[in-house]
Amino acid sequence: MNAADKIFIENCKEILQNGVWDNEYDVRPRWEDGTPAHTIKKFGIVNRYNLEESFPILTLRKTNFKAAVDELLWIWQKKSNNVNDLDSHIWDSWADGTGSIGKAYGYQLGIKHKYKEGEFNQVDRVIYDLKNNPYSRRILTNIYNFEDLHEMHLYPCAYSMTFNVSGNKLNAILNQRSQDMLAANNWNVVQYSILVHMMAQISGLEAGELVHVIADAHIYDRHVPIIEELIKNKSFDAPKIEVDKNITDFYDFKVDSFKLIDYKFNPVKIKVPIAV
Ligand SMILES: Nc1nc(=O)c2c([nH]1)NC[C@@H]1CN(c3ccc(C(=O)N[C@@H](CCC(=O)O)C(=O)O)cc3)CN21
Ligand SMILES: O=c1ccn([C@H]2C[C@H](O)[C@@H](COP(=O)(O)O)O2)c(=O)[nH]1
Repeated sequence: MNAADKIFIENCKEILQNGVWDNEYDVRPRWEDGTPAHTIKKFGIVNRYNLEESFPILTLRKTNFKAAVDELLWIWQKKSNNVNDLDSHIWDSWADGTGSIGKAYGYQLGIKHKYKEGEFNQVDRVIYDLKNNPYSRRILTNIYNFEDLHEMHLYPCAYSMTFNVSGNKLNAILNQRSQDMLAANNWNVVQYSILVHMMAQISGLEAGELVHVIADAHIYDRHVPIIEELIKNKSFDAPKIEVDKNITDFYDFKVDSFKLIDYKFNPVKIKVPIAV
């Protein structure tokens, strides 16, 4: 079985078998009909994806690769916080009348900070260090900015990336405080794997390992029956990822710069309700 499916199935089984329900608590998220969206969770999951071996996209069901990459570029490249700059509608429920999601995600990555070498936003500082100072142990981003939390329509979930170079390999840790396993686990893994491939290519490095640290890994009550069926599905071999090798500037990558070769998946049509 391919590595991504295996990890996903193991995580879900662990949550369903040994997890803890929050039914006794007055939780924040709601279903569309106003019912509280309760979860069963496991605290503290660490998954390792070897990007040299395979591209970690689920085959148990299709992950919308293009929409996931589009959202990643929206945050990391456009540094936008406006849903009008996004091709999909996944953020519409958190946007105000102007399309803004508040001072979250892309907005935080775009803020400039002072350094000895001048002013950089968080993304450009990572790029600068990978090129000029690759053995630094200080190459990281963090968008969990307490000062601005009250102006974010949703607090950042995947909030920090630590980049680290070993030999000619670029490894990374994605820190995530909260994970909706069905809607966004593989979505987030695919996005940050692509980010490692992007950063590696523009720095003359090879993509190594993505370590995904999840604090609260949960399955929403209405997702439990969907997950129970999903993890019984057949798994296919992982596809290959092809990145346009001509790109040397981080800001030149487009959604179409990445191609999945031989992406096979179960053609199940699942309607995933999203808790808001
Ligand atoms: N409860 C919740 N779960 C999330 O995953 C989530 C939030 N809220 N709030 C902010 C963002 C928005 N994200 C989302 C929202 C919707 C989908 C979604 O509709 N997924 C569909 C496929 C979408 C597509 O094909 O384009 C799915 O089947 O998983 C995914 C991620 C991730 N985040
Ligand atoms: O990239 C993302 C963004 C959001 N999520 C999920 C995780 C939670 O289910 C909700 C956020 O609710 P909180 O109460 O603020 O934790 O969104 C995700 O998995 N990945």
